[in-house]
Amino acid sequence: MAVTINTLREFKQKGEAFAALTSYDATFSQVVSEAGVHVILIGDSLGMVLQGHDSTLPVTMDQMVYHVTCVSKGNRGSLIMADMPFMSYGTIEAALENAAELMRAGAHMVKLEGTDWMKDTISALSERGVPVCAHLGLTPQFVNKFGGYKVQGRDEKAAEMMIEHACELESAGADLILLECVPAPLAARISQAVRAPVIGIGAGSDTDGQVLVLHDMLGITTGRKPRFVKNFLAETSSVQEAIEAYVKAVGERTFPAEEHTFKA
Ligand SMILES: Nc1nc(=O)c2c([nH]1)NC[C@@H]1CN(c3ccc(C(=O)N[C@@H](CCC(=O)O)C(=O)O)cc3)CN21
Ligand SMILES: CC(C)C(=O)C(=O)O
Ligand SMILES: [Mg+2]
Repeated sequence: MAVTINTLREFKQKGEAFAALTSYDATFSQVVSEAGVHVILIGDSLGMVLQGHDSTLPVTMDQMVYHVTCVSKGNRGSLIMADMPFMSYGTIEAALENAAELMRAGAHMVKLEGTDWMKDTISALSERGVPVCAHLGLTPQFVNKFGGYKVQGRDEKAAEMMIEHACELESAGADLILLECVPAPLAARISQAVRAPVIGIGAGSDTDGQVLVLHDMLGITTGRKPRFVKNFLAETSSVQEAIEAYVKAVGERTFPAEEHTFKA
């Protein structure tokens, strides 16, 4: 049975954790979906992982559409979520046009990075049939504003703001929330505050789902390895087994462990 946003809502209601992974091509997407991963993310991380850039900013809409098309061919029932690349949702008009392109290429939903300024954009997409994931916390498209890839929501004021933004974006129509690199207690509070399923990366084990970059969980991160990364291939003997081990560990909430988590 194909995974839909309803499936993810049921997971949240039951208190069961679901697994997401990035994938950028047809072969990995087939392996990932056959291993039981619920959500495949065509992340703009492909700008770093596939293209070798030092940020996600150079990624274009044409490139995202190409990778969504590839992933769509290999998919065997996972929910396909596509990142909207840097400045492709700078205006509502641009967001509608560009989201439509990603949906035509095979995406089931889109992900946007930002806070309360995205409310109207999310409403416009949602009202026209495009499910949206709102990405909060460390939003890599803001690396130049953040001055690096830094944990977000560490002080109480920033934490309160993030909770407020998550609630506002849910009210605007967001069907999922993604939290990247936030202290685990804050991610837990946000997961309880919203009805929408919350996916975490570097956000502790109390979110409704987890996501990682595929290459990272296969142990081929180049450069500095973020704290939240675990190499699942190290304990298994094939890519398939590694991905199955990841799905199992997320389901049992043994991943992420303390060592992968940012404290308050
Ligand atoms: N391979 C890969 N994996 C990712 O998870 C990823 C990408 N690429 N590219 C896009 C963004 C960039 N990401 C990053 C990159 C670095 C850190 C990092 O070094 N974090 C520090 C935290 C520093 C602090 O304490 O503030 C860490 O120790 O993990 C985190 C997320 C996540 N995304
Ligand atoms: C790290 C995840 C959440 C992402 O946005 C990406 O892969 O681009
Ligand atoms: Mg991304």
